[in-house]
Amino acid sequence: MRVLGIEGTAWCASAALYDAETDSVLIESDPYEPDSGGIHPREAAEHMSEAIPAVVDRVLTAAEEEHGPDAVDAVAFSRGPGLGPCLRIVGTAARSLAGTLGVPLVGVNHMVAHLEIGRHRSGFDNPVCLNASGANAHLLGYHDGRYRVLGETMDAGVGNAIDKFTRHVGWSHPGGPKVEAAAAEFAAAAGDGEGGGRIADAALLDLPYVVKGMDFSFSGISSAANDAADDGVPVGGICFSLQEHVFAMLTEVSERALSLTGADELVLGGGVAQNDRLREMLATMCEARGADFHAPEPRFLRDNAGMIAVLGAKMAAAGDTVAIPESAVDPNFRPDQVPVTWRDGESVARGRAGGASSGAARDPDADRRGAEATVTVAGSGDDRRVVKRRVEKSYRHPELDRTLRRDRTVAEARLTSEARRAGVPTPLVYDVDLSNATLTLQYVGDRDLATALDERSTKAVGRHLARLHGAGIVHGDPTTRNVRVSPDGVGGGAENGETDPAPETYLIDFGLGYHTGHVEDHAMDLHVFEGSIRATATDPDQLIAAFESGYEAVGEDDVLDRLRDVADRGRYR
Ligand SMILES: C[C@@H](O)[C@H](NC(=O)OP(=O)(O)OC[C@H]1O[C@@H](n2cnc3c(N)ncnc32)[C@H](O)[C@@H]1O)C(=O)O
Ligand SMILES: Nc1ncnc2c1ncn2[C@@H]1O[C@H](COP(=O)(O)OP(=O)(O)OP(=O)(O)O)[C@@H](O)[C@H]1O
Ligand SMILES: [Fe+2]
Repeated sequence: MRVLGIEGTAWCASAALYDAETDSVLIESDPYEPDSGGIHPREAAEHMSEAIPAVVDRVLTAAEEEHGPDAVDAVAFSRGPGLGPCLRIVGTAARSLAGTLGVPLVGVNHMVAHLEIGRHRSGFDNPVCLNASGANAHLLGYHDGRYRVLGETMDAGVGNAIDKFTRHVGWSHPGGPKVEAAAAEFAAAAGDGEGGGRIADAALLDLPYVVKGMDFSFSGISSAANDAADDGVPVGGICFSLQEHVFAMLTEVSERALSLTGADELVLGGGVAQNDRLREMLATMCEARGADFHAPEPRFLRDNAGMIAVLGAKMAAAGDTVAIPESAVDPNFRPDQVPVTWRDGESVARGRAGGASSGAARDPDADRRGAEATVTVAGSGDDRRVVKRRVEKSYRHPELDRTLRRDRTVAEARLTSEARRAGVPTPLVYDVDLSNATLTLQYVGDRDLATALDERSTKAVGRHLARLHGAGIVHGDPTTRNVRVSPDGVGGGAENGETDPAPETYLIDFGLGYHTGHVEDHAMDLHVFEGSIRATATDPDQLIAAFESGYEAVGEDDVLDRLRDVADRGRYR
């Protein structure tokens, strides 16, 4: 099968021919380069209307020269997300070409294409995917017929966050490659100057580092970088620190996603993935965990029609084509809206895909390794305790590493105890060793909630979070792995008139917690918990309903109202 793909969601007018038999991809692209500022939607659309017919013509001519008049078996196009005016031009071109050639039309989700090209090129079975592109940043994992959003930016896409800074200092679009060059030059000048400096020797500015579970935010760091430039801090140093922080955030959430899903493969996609430092950090992180990492070659990372044609061919082979009247574009097309038709019948991750099944048969006292820490169990009976050490992460700058490990150890010790005083079941804190970023905690529960999801436990978590929020604390990372349960217990849950013995349910791992009375922060906690259920449970709705009813019984209604806003906020623009 040969598929002609068309891409034009924002800046890159591109056409490609994918030949499934030889696995070869011909790509012809024509980028839009704004004279000043960022991408102007109207100018971008004007560019598309001129450039799309030209690139399509080049690819079609080459295809027909080689394969004759029946060279193309299907036409695939980017249906969204992207800029509406650009998408409409691409849609019209694709429909008319499919009509002229008399071949089926395939509507491709651009973000899923960024992911699938990595899976295709790596040959990985069931990877977690980090999409690091201009307008987006998210982690996707396949579960049960859909790509689930495991984590995502709460505001700007990663490329846009970087470009915002370069616009501020007057550099032309796109800013990402210029920041990369300036950061590399800054690092090379550090140290003893012989043979170039090392990352560790280059001075790091203190910039906001915001991760919440597997979600993250860039708005604070963009503004802080702009302020630093206004204050006269040399731009090279800002570029270096901007990269070190932003990419460490992406690497950390990727590691958390690997840990939560039990996957051992990571693929990277999107324009920002062309950055060597980002790829280096992800490769280092994966190597340390024994996971495989793959980033496709640059022509498949930045926006391109090759990835559209490759996914288009898989969809067409699965019969997943679209009738012309139903082929409208969708500027807010989310990756989790796409029914994944082309992976039917594949072996799904041999029991690894769902956190719900991973580790069920694990020796409860074996050493564990979370995303951040190693946990060793010591003692026996009521005296059982865990020693939790936040280990060095060699992918990040040593100064950032030290700060994060220390601050989180302090926060965890403090908030675990404060939560307990507020009536939330948590482990007792026996010892804090800041110089080794190590805590000694009471051993609680029999297993992680992730391995034993049930409604009574999620309801108890709802009550616990409501009580925690009532005390002005957010957990920051309330996933099903950070809840411990004793399924046969009789305490903890029998509250509010309920007489049923309910599982004992404890919250652990408060390292990302902090004090706040803001409804938004409280709602974010609920969003993170629900996300971790959706990422791993086959049938999440009942579990989530029970969780919300638990929260409602104890907490404030406005937090649940805000949760709807948080969940509905379309971030794919
Ligand atoms: C919806 C779609 O239109 C959008 N496309 C998009 O954002 O183009 P993409 O090619 O994936 O990414 C462009 C971004 O990638 C950044 N970029 C390119 N090279 C870079 C580098 N070496 N280092 C850092 N960023 C880089 C650019 O600064 C720009 O922000 C998307 O995928 O979000
Ligand atoms: N107090 C405790 N009692 C019993 N088990 C615990 C306790 N603390 C941690 N564990 C076990 O160790 C695992 C990892 O601990 P924790 O979540 O605190 O570390 P982490 O590295 O921050 O993990 P992640 O970032 O993946 O959430 C937990 O999922 C749990 O199984
Ligand atoms: Fe893209």
